[in-house]
Amino acid sequence: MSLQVRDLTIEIAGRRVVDGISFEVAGSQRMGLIGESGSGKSLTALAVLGLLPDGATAGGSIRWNDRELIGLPDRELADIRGDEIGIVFQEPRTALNPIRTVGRQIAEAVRIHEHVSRRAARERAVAEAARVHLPDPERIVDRYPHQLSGGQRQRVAIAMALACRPRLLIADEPTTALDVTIQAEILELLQSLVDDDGMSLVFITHDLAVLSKIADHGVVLEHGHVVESAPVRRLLTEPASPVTQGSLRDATATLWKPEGRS
Ligand SMILES: Nc1ncnc2c1ncn2[C@@H]1O[C@H](COP(=O)(O)OP(=O)(O)OP(=O)(O)O)[C@@H](O)[C@H]1O
Repeated sequence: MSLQVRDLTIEIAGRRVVDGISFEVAGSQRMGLIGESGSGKSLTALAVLGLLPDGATAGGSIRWNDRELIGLPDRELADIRGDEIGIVFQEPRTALNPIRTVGRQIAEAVRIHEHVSRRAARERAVAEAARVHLPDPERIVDRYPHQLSGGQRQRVAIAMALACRPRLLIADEPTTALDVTIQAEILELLQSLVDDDGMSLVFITHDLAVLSKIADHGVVLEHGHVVESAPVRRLLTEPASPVTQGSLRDATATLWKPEGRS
């Protein structure tokens, strides 16, 4: 699998908010997109999924396994979403439907893409709930999102995104809304799922400490531009751009010490 983003531009209401972003994600690579609020991280992810807001237009090229995604009809993009490329958003509460059981939501992509029966879908939901270490999977699939904790809801969102075994997972600040301890658990879970499956990852964050736990390469964005692209190790030890230097200062201000630094 490979994702190649070349000179991506995104305009909203005549304003260019993403201005010539390029990066590549190879098979099994864990890539991080890092930058301050408003730097264009989320819109870049949404462009890959063909989910830009109304009124936004994308230019340049996004190639997924040598297929151009910009301009692809929504039907074809919908086939790719959830099946080949999965997504997890920041706030599981808004990503989940409050009036559907979590089991139905976990199995939804399976039902759409693999056309399985209702019964098989339920069994699959239980298996997927177990895979993300939700407690008591047989019973939790019959519960509703509000009956779960925030961390459990994010596990449901991850199970939904991975149910069809996509080759690429895009995770947009998936731990930002969670407590620090839960954040660490979710990062660990994501890491083990990505490793087990050999899937590739695009992980979006504004936090270099978080990035260093999950990604091996980082692309740093500022005002819709790439200002630095380097192995995460190098971002931690020799940050070249002022943005990366600032992120490192912010991250270390929270008592976090990057590995490999004294
Ligand atoms: N629906 C929208 N309508 C108008 N402008 C938008 C819309 N979505 C994003 N923008 C603008 O595009 C720019 C990039 O937004 P984007 O959400 O990609 O940034 P981000 O780096 O993901 O920030 P955050 O970390 O806050 O989510 C910002 O200036 C933002 O205000």
